[in-house]
Amino acid sequence: MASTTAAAARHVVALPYPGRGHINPMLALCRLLVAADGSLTVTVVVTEEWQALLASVMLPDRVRLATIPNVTPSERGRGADHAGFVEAVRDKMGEPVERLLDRLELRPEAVLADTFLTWALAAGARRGIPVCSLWTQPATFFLALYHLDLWPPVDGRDSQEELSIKKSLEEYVPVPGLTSIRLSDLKIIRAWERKRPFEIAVEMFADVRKVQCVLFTSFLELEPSAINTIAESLPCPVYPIGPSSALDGDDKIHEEEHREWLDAQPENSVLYVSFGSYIRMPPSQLQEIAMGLRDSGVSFFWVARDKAADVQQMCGDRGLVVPWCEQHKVLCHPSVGGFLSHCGWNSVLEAVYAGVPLLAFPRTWDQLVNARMAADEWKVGIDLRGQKREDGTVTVGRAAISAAVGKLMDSDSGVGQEMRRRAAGLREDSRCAIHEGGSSHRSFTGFLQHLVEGKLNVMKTFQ
Ligand SMILES: O=c1ccn([C@@H]2O[C@H](COP(=O)(O)OP(=O)(O)O[C@H]3O[C@H](CO)[C@@H](O)[C@H](O)[C@H]3O)[C@@H](O)[C@H]2O)c(=O)[nH]1
Repeated sequence: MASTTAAAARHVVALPYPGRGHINPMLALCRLLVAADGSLTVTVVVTEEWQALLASVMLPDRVRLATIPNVTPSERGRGADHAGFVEAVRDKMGEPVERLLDRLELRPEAVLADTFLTWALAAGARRGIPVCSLWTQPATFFLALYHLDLWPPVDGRDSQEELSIKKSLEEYVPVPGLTSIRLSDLKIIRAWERKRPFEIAVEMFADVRKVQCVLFTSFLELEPSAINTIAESLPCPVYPIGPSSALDGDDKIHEEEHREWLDAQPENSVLYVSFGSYIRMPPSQLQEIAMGLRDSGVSFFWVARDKAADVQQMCGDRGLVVPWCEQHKVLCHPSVGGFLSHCGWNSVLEAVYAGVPLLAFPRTWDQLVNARMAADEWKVGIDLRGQKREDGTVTVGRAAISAAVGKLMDSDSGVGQEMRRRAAGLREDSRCAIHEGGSSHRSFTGFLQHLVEGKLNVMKTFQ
């Protein structure tokens, strides 16, 4: 993005939610900001644990980490008690962050806060600092949550009601601007009603009406209907600036073992497998996936985190199983032709940027919506959810997995060819969006102007 130089030293504080899927896009935004504005320094506030986890990440000089104590449960094992983690972020992070804000030498002119940090708006307002929000999930899911009031009930109790609910679950969600989302995609969230994550979502969307602007990691061409509807509905500007994890000119995979293994595979022949940074697959499901991959005969590159040794043992030597990799670079390697994914939004955007079709295995929250869009709207994937029994909890069996892998990776079949053609189209759209003159580039420039010209104000309700 274009570089502008302003006279005075300027400072912004970034507050990412403490999870990989949120920190990565916040760091990407910080990189963009300092590259575009030579006078700007960004302080990114993370826990001490996250400072250590980010030790190997290269950051520009003017993006600096500042720490608060480890007030949330450890990132290792976060998936074991997600609700407890969400609650700790809600209740324990605000105070140490506020103390840190008071200690900063250079007063920040704005705070960029993850939308999930419900205490950030009041923290900024108490100090007269404007707050901008970063939403790291799809605009479509944002729009669905913004209109929680329009969702019909879907968790009935008596059998008569359940019958009509089952029938209606495949109906579209009645929120203007949503195109392909069915009630079944949001059922899991409805089921959390009166539970903490749902209450926090309600709080979050009350606050989002009061921030200075909302940045999205999506791009206009990917979700035009949702983004345009949000822009018309919110009282503040909306800036879709993604995809933001572009490779910064360095697309070399640094881990030698990974690079050499991928280099030795034929073009489009490898299925990349990853279920994100913390979600746990039940052992029985892992076993079925491993057997399904083995039976498919397709080569795979599987990121299995702390289960890497077990998984490697389960599925033999047809694939490479590793604890972690440089995902966005691996996806862009020519030998990768498909992605078996839980459909976290960063993974979906990285697949879109790489032009790789998805085998969607959504587990929770926005992932069901993301899988729906990939399979039904953009038609760049197969949704494995269709293989589950109706209660949604039953393990997807090896035969279904093997058949879906075969279908996705068969580039000679009509289905495989069409998905690849569409994925290539989205790849082009995503690259055009971030190049000079593209929709995300223009949007980012607009945000920067908003920042540089000091157009940010603190909400009157908090003054
Ligand atoms: O070996 C790996 C595996 C993952 N990643 C990166 O880790 C991030 C993972 O993010 P995502 O795909 O979004 O998955 P989660 O970590 O599960 O993300 C959480 O946060 C997302 C953004 O808010 C939500 O969309 C998800 O539902 C939620 O689970 C991506 O940037 C990946 O490139 C790596 O770099 N190396």
